[in-house]
Amino acid sequence: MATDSWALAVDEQEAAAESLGTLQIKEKDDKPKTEKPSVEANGTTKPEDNESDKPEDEDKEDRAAQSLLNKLIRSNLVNTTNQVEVLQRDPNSPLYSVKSFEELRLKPQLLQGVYAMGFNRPSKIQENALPMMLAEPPQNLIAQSQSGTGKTAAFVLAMLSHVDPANKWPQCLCVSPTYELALQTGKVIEQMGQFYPEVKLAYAIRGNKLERGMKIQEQIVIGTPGTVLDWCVKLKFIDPKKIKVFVLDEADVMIATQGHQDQSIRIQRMLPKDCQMLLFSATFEDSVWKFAQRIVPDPNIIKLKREEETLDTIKQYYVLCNSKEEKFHALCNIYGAITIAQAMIFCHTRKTAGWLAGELSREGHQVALLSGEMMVEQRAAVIERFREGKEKVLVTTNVCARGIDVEQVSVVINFDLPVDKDGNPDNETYLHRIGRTGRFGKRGLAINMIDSKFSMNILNRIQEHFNKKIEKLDTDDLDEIEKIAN
Ligand SMILES: Nc1ncnc2c1ncn2[C@@H]1O[C@H](COP(=O)(O)OP(=O)(O)OP(=O)(O)O)[C@@H](O)[C@H]1O
Repeated sequence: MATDSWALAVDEQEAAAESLGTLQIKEKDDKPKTEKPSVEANGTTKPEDNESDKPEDEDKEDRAAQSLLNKLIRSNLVNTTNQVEVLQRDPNSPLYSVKSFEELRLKPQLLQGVYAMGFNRPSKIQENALPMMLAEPPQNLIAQSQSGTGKTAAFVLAMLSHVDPANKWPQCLCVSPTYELALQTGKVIEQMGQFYPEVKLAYAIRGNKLERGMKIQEQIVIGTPGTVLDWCVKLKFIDPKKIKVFVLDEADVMIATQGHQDQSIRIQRMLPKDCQMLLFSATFEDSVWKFAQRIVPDPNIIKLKREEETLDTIKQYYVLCNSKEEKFHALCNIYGAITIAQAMIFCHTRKTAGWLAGELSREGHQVALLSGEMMVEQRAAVIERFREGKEKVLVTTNVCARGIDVEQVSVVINFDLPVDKDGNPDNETYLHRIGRTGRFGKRGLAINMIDSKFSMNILNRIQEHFNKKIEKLDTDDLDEIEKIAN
């Protein structure tokens, strides 16, 4: 086996690397700082600069981009079989939960909006969150559940229910971490409020310039913390004392930026004491919890655990090679021996991913390439095409390891094993790439390519961590490969 120390080199590059994901989100608004590589219709990209051999783990850190990607590719509600945990501020008050939207006694225009969106009944988190948010007197809420479980729809419905359209001033304020995420939430407000045209929405986002001295008449304002703060303090477009509902969305993404955290707290401090405070987050680390408590006094708390992924139904193998060319050769042998409907192949760097996608195309495969230099919208389009089966192989770096459930993918190949920036096995990413939730409990096949002592060591540590044996596979023996497909 080769004993090259690519991992070390990769670590050094990573230490020096700027967060590519963050750069992308900014590029759209702040004018591109670099030329974009050309992306063809099928998402195949030719890497054109030496950025491409940097590891792409840092993209994983870009939670705003990941969150936006999730929203763009989501086709419907994520169902979970887990139970909602509810912690009431006043344990003596009865705990209401609803099984239908009718029970909520919504304004007819809003019920019409809900049904027009195709919602038949409340999602799990909505069953508990909606009665709390719509209660009189208003109750504060901290809610945590994974992306796609219906949080946005819930607080949008609460905001629309609480405004008085006769009053021509902002009454609900919603802050989102980025421009794009604010726009996405705005779209939901517009859709759900489509039969309630008296209620108007304003966007407090960069580039939305209003004349000094004017007052906003729209009842709902959605924006990013910096601009919302400016509109309240410097420009006085909004009178914060008249706000009845304050929503802080994507708290976990928000706190990734220190400035946002401070701005959010400053906004919150200006609101009246009886303003309803609502905070939503997909995850709930300690830091999110601390922040949430500063934003939401006397909260009710609702938590919904995410569905656990497991390796139980997955057959795992490893293949020994000496170089990336040998890994590619092994891959061709696997493709020659078994029928693979759709596969995802993970590489550590863009450069390897670009190279591999090119080689596979030359072999006649229909390949899509997904990597960090693409705009989030481009990534979403590539994933959509792959889901529709237009391409059979998706070569990717870590950027899409999370958030995409492509049920028909039966084979996952780790062309490079996932390692964190310290060169340790990234077990969590391994599980996300390969694991399946109970719902998609179909059998799957995972093949790990090993090309150095370093990667063999990583593999051993992954085996130990999950306490699951990863079998050796000889890809020069076609009979042996055929057996793994059965
Ligand atoms: N009660 C419902 N019935 C059917 N579909 C729903 C319901 N509530 C929400 N949805 C849909 O499910 C998807 C996810 O909902 P939503 O965006 O509100 O989730 P979320 O938890 O806020 O996720 P994220 O934070 O990523 O936006 C959306 O497409 C939304 O339109």
